[in-house]
Amino acid sequence: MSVRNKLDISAYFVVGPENTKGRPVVPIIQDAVEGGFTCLQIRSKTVSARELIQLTHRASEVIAQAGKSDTVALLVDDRLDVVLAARKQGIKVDGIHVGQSDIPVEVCREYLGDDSIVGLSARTHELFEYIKTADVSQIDYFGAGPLHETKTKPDCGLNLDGKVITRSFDDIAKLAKLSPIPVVVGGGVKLADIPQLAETGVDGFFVVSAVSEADNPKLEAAKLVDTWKSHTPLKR
Ligand SMILES: Cc1ncc(COP(=O)(O)OP(=O)(O)O)c(N)n1
Ligand SMILES: Cc1ncsc1CCOP(=O)(O)O
Ligand SMILES: [Mg+2]
Repeated sequence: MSVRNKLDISAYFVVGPENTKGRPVVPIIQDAVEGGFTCLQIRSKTVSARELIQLTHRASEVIAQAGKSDTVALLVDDRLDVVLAARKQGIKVDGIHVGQSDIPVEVCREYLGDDSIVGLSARTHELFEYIKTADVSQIDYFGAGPLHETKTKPDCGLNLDGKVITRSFDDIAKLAKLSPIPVVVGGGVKLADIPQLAETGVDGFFVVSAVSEADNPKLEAAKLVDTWKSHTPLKR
């Protein structure tokens, strides 16, 4: 059975070499996986395709060594070419995450096949109407946010008027109700946000810096995951 069929986006770590304060990224990925994160996305806007393939390879090995290849999904941000090249080399990559101006989801689905996960960032403009009416036939989940402005991705939540729109917990609860597919929320999410975020009924949280910039990434990862679990008893 592919990971797509049991996709768990409850604790979703997004990371690339530019997010780790100069530290090697693979040990931090290992910390997140051992800390209980259920989904991993390799995202870099700076490294080459070859480096992304290599990092994806190392991440798949970390997941395999933890015995979690059947449960922890490995995705790549933006780069359909990287996913295809990695697979060609025999690397287990479970899917892709794309945004509104990236490769269309239909193309991702066509090239990656039905066993793959395709995630899509929800639009900022008229988000609620969009979430309610968008064609979700090719995708597995929506990424939405930001909860807070974030220096990791300053353009997250940028509206047509050039201003960043952040989402309240009430907005997120509304999104969770309206969406026909699972929703994962990120953008400035820190440990202190997790209890209220979990109570919105959304399917998961995603973070970069809360783990990648932590002094002790493994401890922080475990705290995030445990706090989420303790506030979502029905979904455990
Ligand atoms: C889980 C998740 N949600 C949203 C995003 C943002 O994707 P995108 O809008 O394509 O922006 P970039 O990440 O490519 O800058 C994400 N990566 N992951
Ligand atoms: C990749 C991404 N997509 C939307 S916000 C974001 C970055 C979130 O980073 P952080 O958790 O450090 O605020
Ligand atoms: Mg993108």
